[in-house]
Amino acid sequence: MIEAHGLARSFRARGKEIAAVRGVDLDVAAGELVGFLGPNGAGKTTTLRMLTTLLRPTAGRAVVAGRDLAADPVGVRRRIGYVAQGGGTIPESRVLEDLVMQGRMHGMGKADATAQARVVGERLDLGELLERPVKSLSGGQRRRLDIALGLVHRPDLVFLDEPTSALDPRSRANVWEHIRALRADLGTTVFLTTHYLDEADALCDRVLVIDNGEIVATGSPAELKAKVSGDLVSVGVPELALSRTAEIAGRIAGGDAVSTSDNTVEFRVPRGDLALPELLRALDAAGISTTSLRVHQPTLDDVFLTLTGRTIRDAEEAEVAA
Ligand SMILES: Nc1ncnc2c1ncn2[C@@H]1O[C@H](COP(=O)(O)OP(=O)(O)OP(=O)(O)O)[C@@H](O)[C@H]1O
Repeated sequence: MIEAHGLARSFRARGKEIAAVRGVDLDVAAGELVGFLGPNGAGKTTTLRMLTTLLRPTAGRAVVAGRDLAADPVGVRRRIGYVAQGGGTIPESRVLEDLVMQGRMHGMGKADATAQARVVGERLDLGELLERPVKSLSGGQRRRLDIALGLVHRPDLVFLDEPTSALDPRSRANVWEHIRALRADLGTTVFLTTHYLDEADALCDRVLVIDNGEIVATGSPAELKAKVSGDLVSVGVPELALSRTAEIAGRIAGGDAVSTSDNTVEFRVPRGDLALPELLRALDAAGISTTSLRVHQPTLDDVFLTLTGRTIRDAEEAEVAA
């Protein structure tokens, strides 16, 4: 459904060349739900805008929904849905009106556009809201309308740019349900961007991790997490005992990557459940009492950390500071 090779885009801003996307290869099969995960500024939106014909690549080529991006951009546009960040609805119009207009813009006849607007409205739980002005919708309802707008013309492939950004947890879970149903019921291929680790984890069959304009890892969430070996143990101790605890952690069988911060020592072990008794015995023998103890299995953030040396949050803070 998507096949891209060496897709790249740079911008000139304030006399400087910014390489936003540096040679991305993509291969998305029909019916897949794929997430493009990376911190703010990683190049997700720029890639999406290239794949949806809104931005010309500086280099590379792609076939999207069976059409060549460069040779037949109109063909691509006809076959895809694109739900941009922030959405494209007109606040003054009504929900149904907006959906019908979207269908008409894709060349659908009035009767077909109206019927299809009702179908996608129902599908996205907007059935009761079809006559409501768009501006009266809640954040979650608005995002569902955005997604519905991307579906009116029955695309086989839909691009969602940060579909749940700025939503509360309940609305996010609800939008996830709808995205899952899209794929399960209609077989729609979904390619979404996110900087939420839990979203990529919970929703996507496959995740492409992007950093600094390059794909640094690809796989199912489970495959990616399996690349980070071992569990992470965090043990809270009084400040005076930090260095002694770090020393003990380094002596635990298989203990590795010991770090200390804010009254906490963290380290990796092959199996957290097996390491804990040994750790507690050693701390007890040294007369150190723990204030907290936690074992966690690798998350996608650990994957990002292993691959890039920083967490997604750190990467985003660095982007804001730049
Ligand atoms: N029109 C533009 N002119 C100059 N620089 C741009 C332009 N669009 C994007 N960039 C830069 O390219 C890089 C990638 O931006 P992009 O929006 O693709 O990232 P992103 O991963 O989608 O981030 P976000 O999650 O914040 O949307 C950033 O450094 C951004 O500042």
